[in-house]
Amino acid sequence: MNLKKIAAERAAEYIKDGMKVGLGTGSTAYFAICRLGERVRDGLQIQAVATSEASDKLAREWGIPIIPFDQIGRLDITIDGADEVDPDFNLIKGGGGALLREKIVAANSDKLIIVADGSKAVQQLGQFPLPVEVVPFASEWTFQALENLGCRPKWRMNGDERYLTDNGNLIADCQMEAIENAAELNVKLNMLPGVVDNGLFVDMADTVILAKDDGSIDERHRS
Ligand SMILES: O=C[C@H](O)[C@H](O)[C@H](O)COP(=O)(O)O
Repeated sequence: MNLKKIAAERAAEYIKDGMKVGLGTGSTAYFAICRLGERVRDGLQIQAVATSEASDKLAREWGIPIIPFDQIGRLDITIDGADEVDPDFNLIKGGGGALLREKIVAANSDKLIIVADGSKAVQQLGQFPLPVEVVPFASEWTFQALENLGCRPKWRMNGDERYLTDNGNLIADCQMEAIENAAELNVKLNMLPGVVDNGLFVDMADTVILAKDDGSIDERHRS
């Protein structure tokens, strides 16, 4: 039983003819894109933007019409994965390095649907290292500023090289352990010069679809 596929395919049912759709990134969003691709082959009419080069490529392979972000206008729904989801619908995202485009696309969407297997549900965010996207200029200075904030950063690596995002930036993964106040930390991090954005998504998710171990779906809507 593939729990990611179950959650992602449930979310794909929300997409209707004529909608403008944001396509997330990662191993769960992958299944949503494939399901939408099947439906496009069966005649579903949508326009989409992707949150990463990988999702852009996958969507194009399925024949999903991809429109440049600055031309598509407001999106109806974005379907994306998450690394952690708390009971207040706050998220950690960016395990796949796509957090910046994901946050921009989510901010431009009427509805953000998060899909995941049940293991992503946590009582408190922070066990998963929080990704922070950092510009290469003065990166050691920014790294030090993250250390001074108590974030315990570690550069993400790609073999011997530092990992680079689709935007040409670095990722510092911050081992926070327990994030007491996600809203406050989100602002503090984004106020540091050199930080482009971070993987905390606060008050952004509208619906969370979790597939549980027995294959049943736990679907929650933020009021
Ligand atoms: O940068 C990647 C994204 O935020 C992903 O949506 C997130 O890491 C979850 O990925 P997955 O569905 O592969 O666990």
